Amino acid sequence: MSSLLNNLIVTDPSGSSRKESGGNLIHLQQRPTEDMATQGNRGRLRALASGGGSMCLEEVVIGEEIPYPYEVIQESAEYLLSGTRHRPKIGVICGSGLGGLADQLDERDVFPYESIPNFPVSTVVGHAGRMVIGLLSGVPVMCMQGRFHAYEGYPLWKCAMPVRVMKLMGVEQIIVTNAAGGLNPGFKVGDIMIIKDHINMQGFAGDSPLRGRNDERFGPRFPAMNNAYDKNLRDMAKKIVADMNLSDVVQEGVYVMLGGPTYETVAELKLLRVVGVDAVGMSTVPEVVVARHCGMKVFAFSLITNQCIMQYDTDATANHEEVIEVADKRKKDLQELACRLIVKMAVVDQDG
Ligand SMILES: O=P(O)(O)O[C@H]1O[C@H](CO)[C@@H](O)[C@H]1O
Ligand code: HPA
Repeated sequence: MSSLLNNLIVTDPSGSSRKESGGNLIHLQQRPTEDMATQGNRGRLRALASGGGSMCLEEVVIGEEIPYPYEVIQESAEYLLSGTRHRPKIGVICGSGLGGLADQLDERDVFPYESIPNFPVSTVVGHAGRMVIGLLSGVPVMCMQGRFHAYEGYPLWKCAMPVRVMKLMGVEQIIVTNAAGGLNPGFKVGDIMIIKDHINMQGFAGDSPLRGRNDERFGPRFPAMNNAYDKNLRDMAKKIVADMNLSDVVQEGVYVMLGGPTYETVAELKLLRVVGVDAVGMSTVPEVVVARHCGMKVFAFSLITNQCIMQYDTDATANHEEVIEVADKRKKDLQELACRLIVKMAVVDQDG
């Protein structure tokens, strides 16, 4: 096989071809086109290899789906803007079982994901799969009632593409919510963890929603992530939970996203605890990375829906039914927290 790869033509996501090693450039079978991205096709990057001058040809798939270019994101944004009179500057992504906030919006316009050009669709229980745009206590907000996860088969850039759509619609601040397993032994089921930092496991492994050619219209090639979770918004939220008498169930901590869909083994959880993880989930990080890349302020929280199981001698198991059930029990408090925070965010935004 390696001799077959002597002459390799590679097409990168910018559409340019290059010769990977010595030999004759023979024939480029397929270039990824904008059309392919627009249609959401698997934009396979292909290469042809020939072995030592013979005409033995081999097709090698070397890439993944190509991230949507700016114009495709713009098309989704324009579609939504043309379907609503609201002009939200605040976006919300609702985690598993936490979509009820969207139902609280007044004068709302509802867009099933299937109806939005270029949008993925939700496939997970507890994620309705609708964009809801309306007023929350008079503040224009757009709410994702359901998100996209890597384990559904979406590349990370696609999990996070709605954040770019929000950006092009004028959103400047985002609230990201999720259900997560509590790894910190001090956490109880039903606690709310304000996220102060994350560990980007996929990033460690070389994947990122920002992988591929960078478009400066979205943000810089190398965005900083040390202050991803806005300190002022976290302080604001802490005051709100104190006013709501919820301080004893509110924590602050570090979230990690794993690829899922398996819940973690005991050994994996022990490892994560050693490196300082407080809550474990399968989402959020790609959305936050993309939001920070395009300059949005981020506030995020996890609802601790289950305790991570760290013992070998138990029959208990993590399960999604429990996740949804706990989310349902806590939804009123979470909606009120989000609502109060949104009102304050809007005031701060107005005051500059
Ligand atoms: O992160 P959200 O979407 O809230 O959902 C969490 O709950 C599901 C597992 O029960 C996973 O999708 C995990 O990421
Ligand atoms: N692990 C990973 N993701 C989760 C969990 C968990 O325990 N609970 C909810 N989402």
